Amino acid sequence: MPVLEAKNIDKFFYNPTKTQVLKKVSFGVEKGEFVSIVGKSGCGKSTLLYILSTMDTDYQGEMHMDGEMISGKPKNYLAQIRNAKIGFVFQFHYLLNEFSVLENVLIPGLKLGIHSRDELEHRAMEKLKFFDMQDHALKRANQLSGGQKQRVAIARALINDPLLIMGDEPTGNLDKKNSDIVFHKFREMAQQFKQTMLIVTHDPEFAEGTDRTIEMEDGRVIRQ
Ligand SMILES: Nc1ncnc2c1ncn2[C@@H]1O[C@H](COP(=O)(O)OP(=O)(O)OP(=O)(O)O)[C@@H](O)[C@H]1O
Repeated sequence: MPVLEAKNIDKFFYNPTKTQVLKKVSFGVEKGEFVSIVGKSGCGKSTLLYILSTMDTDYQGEMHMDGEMISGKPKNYLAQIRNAKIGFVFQFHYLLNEFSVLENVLIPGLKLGIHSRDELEHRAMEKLKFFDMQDHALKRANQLSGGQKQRVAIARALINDPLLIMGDEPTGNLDKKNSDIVFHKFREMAQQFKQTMLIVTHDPEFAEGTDRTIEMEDGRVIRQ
């Protein structure tokens, strides 16, 4: 059973004229797969990710997550699914500078409200250790370098042990050295934890290192 399945997704934008930006997009992501999505600028990658992440509900077609049909479900229910099942990594880290590194990693866990603070602190420290950031736990987020911030952002995405990690250009704002470090951590997550991941990237080396690449062109999947 796929972790995520998209069936015939169509998406239209209406400004200024009606334009179809996703055309019958269908694919699945199996448990433990590390999948990249590539394609030229404007082909619809971010639009697709926004739908797959349950944030955009204005589309036609069907989306299944963890065996459950989630298209047409109410927004508050989708928000619960998102918090419990998806970890997000963006091009920009969106850490809260006024909080410590540890607190930043804890926040999605506290929001979900399933585990105690002690348990979450323990988990957060384990995640930070995986990213070699444990010695920075009590620093404020704005005291870190760009590469360090992105590693903390990925640790934060893992705090609730998500079914699926989704990323939009997670190495897009990093130099080559930091981009390589982050990529190797993604590979380790795939190998050591069998973490299921779906990552939009412009970086051909990143895409090459994933298990499978979905290529898009003009709103369609042309290879998967
Ligand atoms: N809110 C919107 N209203 C109208 N058109 C939009 C809107 N958002 C995106 N588009 C259009 O939809 C198409 C797909 O955009 P999208 O951002 O998904 O592409 P992308 O492949 O992620 O591009 P990039 O690689 O540059 O991030 C583009 O033609 C874009 O101009």
